Amino acid sequence: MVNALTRARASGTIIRMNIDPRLLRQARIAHTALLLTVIFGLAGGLLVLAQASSLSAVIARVFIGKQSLAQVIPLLRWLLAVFILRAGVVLGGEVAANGVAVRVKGSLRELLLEKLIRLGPAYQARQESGELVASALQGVESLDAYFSQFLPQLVLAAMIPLAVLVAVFPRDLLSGAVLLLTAPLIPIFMILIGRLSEALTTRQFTALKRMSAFFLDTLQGLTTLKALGQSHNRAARISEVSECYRRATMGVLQTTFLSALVLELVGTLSTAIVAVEIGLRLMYGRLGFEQALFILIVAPEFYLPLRTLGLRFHAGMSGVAAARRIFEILDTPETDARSQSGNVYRSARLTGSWIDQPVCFESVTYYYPGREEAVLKDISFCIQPGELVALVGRSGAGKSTLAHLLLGFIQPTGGKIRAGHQRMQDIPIEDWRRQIAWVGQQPVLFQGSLVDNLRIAKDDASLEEIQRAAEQAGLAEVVAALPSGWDTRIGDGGVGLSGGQAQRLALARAFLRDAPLLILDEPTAHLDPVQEMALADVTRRLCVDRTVLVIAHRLQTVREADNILVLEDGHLVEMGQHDDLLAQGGAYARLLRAGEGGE
Ligand SMILES: Nc1ncnc2c1ncn2[C@@H]1O[C@H](COP(=O)(O)OP(=O)(O)OP(=O)(O)O)[C@@H](O)[C@H]1O
Repeated sequence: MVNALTRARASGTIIRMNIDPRLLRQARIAHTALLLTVIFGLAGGLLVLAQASSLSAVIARVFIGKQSLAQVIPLLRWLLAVFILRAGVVLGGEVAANGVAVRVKGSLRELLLEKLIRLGPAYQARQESGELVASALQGVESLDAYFSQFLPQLVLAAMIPLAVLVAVFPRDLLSGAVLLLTAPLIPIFMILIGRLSEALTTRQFTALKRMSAFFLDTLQGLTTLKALGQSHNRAARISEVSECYRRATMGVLQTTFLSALVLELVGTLSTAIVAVEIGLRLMYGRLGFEQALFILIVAPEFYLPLRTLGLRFHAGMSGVAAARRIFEILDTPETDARSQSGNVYRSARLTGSWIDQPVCFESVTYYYPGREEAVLKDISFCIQPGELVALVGRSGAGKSTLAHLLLGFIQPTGGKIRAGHQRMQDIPIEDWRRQIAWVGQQPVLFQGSLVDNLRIAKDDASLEEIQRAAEQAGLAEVVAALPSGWDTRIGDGGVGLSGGQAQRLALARAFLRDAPLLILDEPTAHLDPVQEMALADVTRRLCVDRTVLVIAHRLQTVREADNILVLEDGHLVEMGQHDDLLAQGGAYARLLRAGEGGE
């Protein structure tokens, strides 16, 4: 009874240490494969007994009963069938467990990606990209061992020893008691070593994340590092972080080997105790040969799953360490992100309606998480349908933050954004964004063909629509000059585009999207005067018949604006047209004089 309690307590501790309930909940999505893993585990336990019983029967009949080969042939056939079946069951169990691993990894990756998309650019800006990539790729991958090795072994470690005990007790009470007494030794050692390895595995995963973040940073900033002559310093830092990861990995390997040694020792000693106890009683004729042989054969099988569980415990550990970070991301409150469902208005009522109304900011305030000062303070203005509104201000005044609020990447901390009488937060975010085209300062090129890169703006666009958008943006002549035309691969691993060409691609995306509200961050760098004028022309055409909010860097754009919003330190300090604001001689005039925001 005491032992049963000890065992229960010991396994309870293991459960707390290595069986994350949220990970188990994930496994439920692959419930058929999980059920199959358990069934195969159970069948494995029964086959171990069948194998031991037929093997001991064959040996006892041949050596003690002096039976001929012909007499034991049926038993040998049965033994062969059991061998084959056992191999099949082991294979089936592994296939099923791998099925669980593949499903869970796929689902976790999807969940992570959806969550990161919902958390939006504001969250990602606060995280290290390399660390997020490491958690989403290596982190999820390290769960493979958890689901394909540790969990199935846990099932086997529960099923096989139990089946062995059930078979041994009726045959020999003393041997059953010895097995029951020695069984907890392995889990106890596992827990002791597991405590040590938990800290080491967490340290290893942290080192891996740091190394990934560092590598990604280095790759992204290679041009800057080269230009500043910092590549040698960086190489030294890379070897430092790699060394840190190596040390952490060696630490984990050391404990793995140590625990393998201890578990082997405990398993072998326990088997030896059973063997000695059986041997002595066999010698004194207190136990039958077949019975003794059966127990001797099943004794190692009794400890084997527990020993293997001890070894796979480490594989499970890395999974748990990675899962902690994955669930931390999944549990991040979506204070900034907009819910994609549960909105009070149906999409059908909204399509095309809200955008015909003025879009108004009413006393909008915004604080970035963790920052004490608001970046936008009590901002109120309206954009009338068809208006070109220019947003100007010094660097850091809050222009991009305001554009991100309008795009729904972040939510106002105070105040409201309205479209007519509807609050933005009541409009499904997908519907809201469907009416918006966004052209940023640094167009993003995705890996793929040119045509794929344009279709991002409209998945079902026909080639004619794409061609028309490209002509409007002045991209058609760039495409015509490329040997593979629209099929030219760009982005990672493909050809690059110049700053001006990439900008045209971004404008072509906006033409293709054909949304009524355009949010535009004017490019400032990398363009020669001719390119700049050509792009300004394209941009002007894009603005026709659209409502436009432009983060303006060119004086010409600001002059043409129906309304200019001047941001200073998060406050909307002035609002009006160019001539009036200039005449006022306030913040706008100072900005123009300083050559920022207007030129
Ligand atoms: N993700 C963020 N987390 C915390 N603070 C941020 C974040 N993004 C921007 N900020 C801060 O908010 C302030 C306003 O930034 P914002 O990017 O909106 O300015 P901006 O006017 O667009 O500047 P620029 O013209 O240089 O792009 C800055 O002080 C900036 O440091």
